[in-house]
Amino acid sequence: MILSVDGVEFSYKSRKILENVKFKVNRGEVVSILGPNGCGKSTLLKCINKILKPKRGVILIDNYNLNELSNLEIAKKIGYVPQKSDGSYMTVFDTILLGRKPHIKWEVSKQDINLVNEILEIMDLKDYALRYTNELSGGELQKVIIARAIVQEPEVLLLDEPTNNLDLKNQLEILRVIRNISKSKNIASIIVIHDLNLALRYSDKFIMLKDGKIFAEGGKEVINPKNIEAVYGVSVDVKYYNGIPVVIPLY
Ligand SMILES: Nc1ncnc2c1ncn2[C@@H]1O[C@H](COP(=O)(O)OP(=O)(O)OP(=O)(O)O)[C@@H](O)[C@H]1O
Repeated sequence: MILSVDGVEFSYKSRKILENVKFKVNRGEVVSILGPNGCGKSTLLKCINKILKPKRGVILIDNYNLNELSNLEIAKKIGYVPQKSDGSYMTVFDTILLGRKPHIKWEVSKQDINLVNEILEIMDLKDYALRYTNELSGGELQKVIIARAIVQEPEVLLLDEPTNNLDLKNQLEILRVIRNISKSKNIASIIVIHDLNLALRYSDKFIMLKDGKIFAEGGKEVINPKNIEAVYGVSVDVKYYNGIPVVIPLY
């Protein structure tokens, strides 16, 4: 087990957002966090990344209490792709290289450069290496930010709606890259995602949040019409196509 979230409660001022959230994630697992707008998914990722501090509960990363880790130690263990990012007057190459910062002691090593070149190749970003990130489209920038989190070589990768801004091909490719990297490097990936069909295709486990509480948790079986109706208020059918479950809204 690489991540344990136990009894987490979080409030913005007096408004309770997360209540008794509890789950565990193993190395190499891809977990989707699902639930309607405003139910607390991004807040939960921010608590796991120590951007926000829960009022109650314990979060363990690799058996270390998050509260006892320094920012540098957290940066070595956790990669985070926020919901929105801005470009800057920095090239794609340098932006991705920044992901190596927690690991760089004195100067950039050959291995750091190799890792950046490798991810540029994997994510089909080679032609963009010398472009400035403030001159990229939303989808291109999103890919760069994901690449930066991957070269960080974290043990836990937190992704907040990583397929936002991406076209169909890039949605599939990015999730495939995230899944492959999770498996080959034994990284736990936790993805907040709205598209249930993409989640079903690329995740091992699912956590459904409703009103800041875990409503259901488990394998593909939790993405069923009864749970979807209860969480999203939408009637759906779930059919199998080539062995893959597909959620079909009924109106
Ligand atoms: N900084 C903040 N101050 C006060 N309330 C906030 C703040 N950030 C978020 N909230 C509120 O907390 C609740 C949960 O927000 P959160 O962003 O975690 O939801 P979410 O499930 O990620 O939503 P979405 O799917 O729309 O991205 C929402 O009602 C939101 O309005």
